Amino acid sequence: MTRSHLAAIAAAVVFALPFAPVPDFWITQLNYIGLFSLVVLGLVLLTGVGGLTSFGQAAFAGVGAYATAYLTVVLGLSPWLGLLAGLAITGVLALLIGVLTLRMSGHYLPLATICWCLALYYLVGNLEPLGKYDGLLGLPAVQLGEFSLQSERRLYGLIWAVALLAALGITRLLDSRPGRVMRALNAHRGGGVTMPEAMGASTFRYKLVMFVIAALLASVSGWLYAHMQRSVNPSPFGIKFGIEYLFMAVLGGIGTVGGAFTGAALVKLAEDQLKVWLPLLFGGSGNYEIIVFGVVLVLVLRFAPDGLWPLFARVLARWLPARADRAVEEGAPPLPSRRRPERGAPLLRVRKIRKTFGGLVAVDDISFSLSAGDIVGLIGPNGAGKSTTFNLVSGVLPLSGGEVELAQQRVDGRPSRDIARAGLSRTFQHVKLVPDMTVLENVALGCYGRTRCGTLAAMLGLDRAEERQARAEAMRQLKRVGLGEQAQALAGNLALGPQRLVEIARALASDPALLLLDEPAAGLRHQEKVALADVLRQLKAEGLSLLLVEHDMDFVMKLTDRIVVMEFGRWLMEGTPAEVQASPAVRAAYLGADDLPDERAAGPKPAGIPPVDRPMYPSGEART
Ligand SMILES: Nc1ncnc2c1ncn2[C@@H]1O[C@H](COP(=O)(O)OP(=O)(O)OP(=O)(O)O)[C@@H](O)[C@H]1O
Repeated sequence: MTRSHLAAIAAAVVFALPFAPVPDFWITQLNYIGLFSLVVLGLVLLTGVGGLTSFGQAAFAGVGAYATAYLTVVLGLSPWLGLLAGLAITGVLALLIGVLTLRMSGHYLPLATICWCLALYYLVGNLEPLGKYDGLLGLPAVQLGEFSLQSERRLYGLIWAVALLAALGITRLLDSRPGRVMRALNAHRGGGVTMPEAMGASTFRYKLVMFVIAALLASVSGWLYAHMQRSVNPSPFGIKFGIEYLFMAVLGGIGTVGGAFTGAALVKLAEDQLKVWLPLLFGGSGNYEIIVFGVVLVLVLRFAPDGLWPLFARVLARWLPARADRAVEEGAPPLPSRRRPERGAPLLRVRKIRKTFGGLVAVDDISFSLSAGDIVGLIGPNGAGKSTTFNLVSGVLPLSGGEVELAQQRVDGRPSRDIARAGLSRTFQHVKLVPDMTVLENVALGCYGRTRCGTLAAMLGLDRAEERQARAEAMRQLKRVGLGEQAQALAGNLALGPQRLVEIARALASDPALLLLDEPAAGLRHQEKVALADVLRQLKAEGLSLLLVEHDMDFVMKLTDRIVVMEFGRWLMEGTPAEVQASPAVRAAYLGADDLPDERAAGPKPAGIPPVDRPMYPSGEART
């Protein structure tokens, strides 16, 4: 038996249940679990995957509920029109709120979600046409043709069909081109915006998409809830429920689709039992269950921070091993490639670029150029401004001045995603992989700019042909760097050496015209450096253009055609490896003026560079 079989059996049981002689109370409970799961699925995507915490999902459920209540009760229209109106209003509202709040970081976003949840709650509670705090009564039942879903048992099928379809859509989404970007965003899991932007993705757009999807799921839940209750009032859409949804997500497992159902079921069932038992224990009535939930939340966060579903999934994995990541089909047609510039054609021209951080001039009027097929090294002592230069050229940092041309097109001032799409790909000094994605998925992120599939197509499963191409390309690049065997390993489980190679494979997967490698040999063991040098020599032989920052001079000298040397943010010299090696000025920059036998020794010693008692080009030297 496979996991798909198990899921199919579970779905069959779910849909067979209302036809079995089970008590109505069970059906009611399961309806609530399905409704809550829908909202929590949105939080799995938004908070668990994207790292964007929202306390305000209950308010979106309220929008869906009130929209249909108003249209059906006041205007006498069909509940299906109510659903469309609810989705439209929620979509527009989520877009507006998202544009205003999603650029906020840290604690500001959760605070903003609390604010708009409270604002919506008090708004509907004070609007006369929406019945103020009494709400609206007498909603009609949803009709499916002639069939009226008037009882909870009849509505059950619709609630669970929607919940399971949503779960399928989110599962597919997470395993797709847009899903990989979404999974790369979560700062709490080692992600962020810099890497996906450098792969060509608009991270703000994806944050907005996640926010809108989560809001729409909550809105559908509100619509179903309203037609199950046949009435609406503000209380189920206030901040208390907003917090409770988040509690369900955290308890169940905030990053997993299974966690949404686990959390919703546990909280709903526990709440009902606690409401019966706690008053008997303590005497009198009161919301004692809230106290218990608070304690449970603290314990879960302390002892099972990933929630309960991953614990269950681990047990399940022993019994039913997880399927291997989808097989990579060798025969998939290749992704479109970019036209390579002619060898020797101007590829990169950097003119007087400048970057200041407050009073510090980190990069001071640096100019150099690189032609197609060149391997250029950028060297200089620690703090010389090499990584900042890389970040300026690749658009990761905005320039304070100067110009950058890529393939004779001005790219300065453009975001890194545009520069990536124009043909520049890069690796990072501090490796930026998504640790809980497989190596293959990480490399497939590099194919982002060469593929087209959008969020809806991914949720509907219409991206499979393109996905096969992207995976085949990722596998091709992994084999190119000698990591084909590691394709299914989790990236976070690799040592630093292979991780750096995965970054190179990811950069190559974008089919770059120019590859920027930021300290690719840093922290590598000798054997790993040898493997890396082999890969880079092979890329050089294939005619790829490379710009390389590296501290291991032996490595740089053997590989590059030309070297640009920086010191204190300034251009010091440019020349062949032999010229650079012979330069007294470079020697001075590395060793300090005290050690310099030429005229520079007479001048003031540059502050900030301590004398280094080591050979100028220490072979095998590496920094982390
Ligand atoms: N975001 C920042 N804010 C303020 N100062 C910065 C920032 N980034 C870099 N700097 C400063 O700019 C200077 C150049 O840093 P950069 O990292 O580019 O040097 P580098 O040559 O790459 O050094 P290393 O070889 O140590 O990586 C340093 O003095 C550094 O402290």
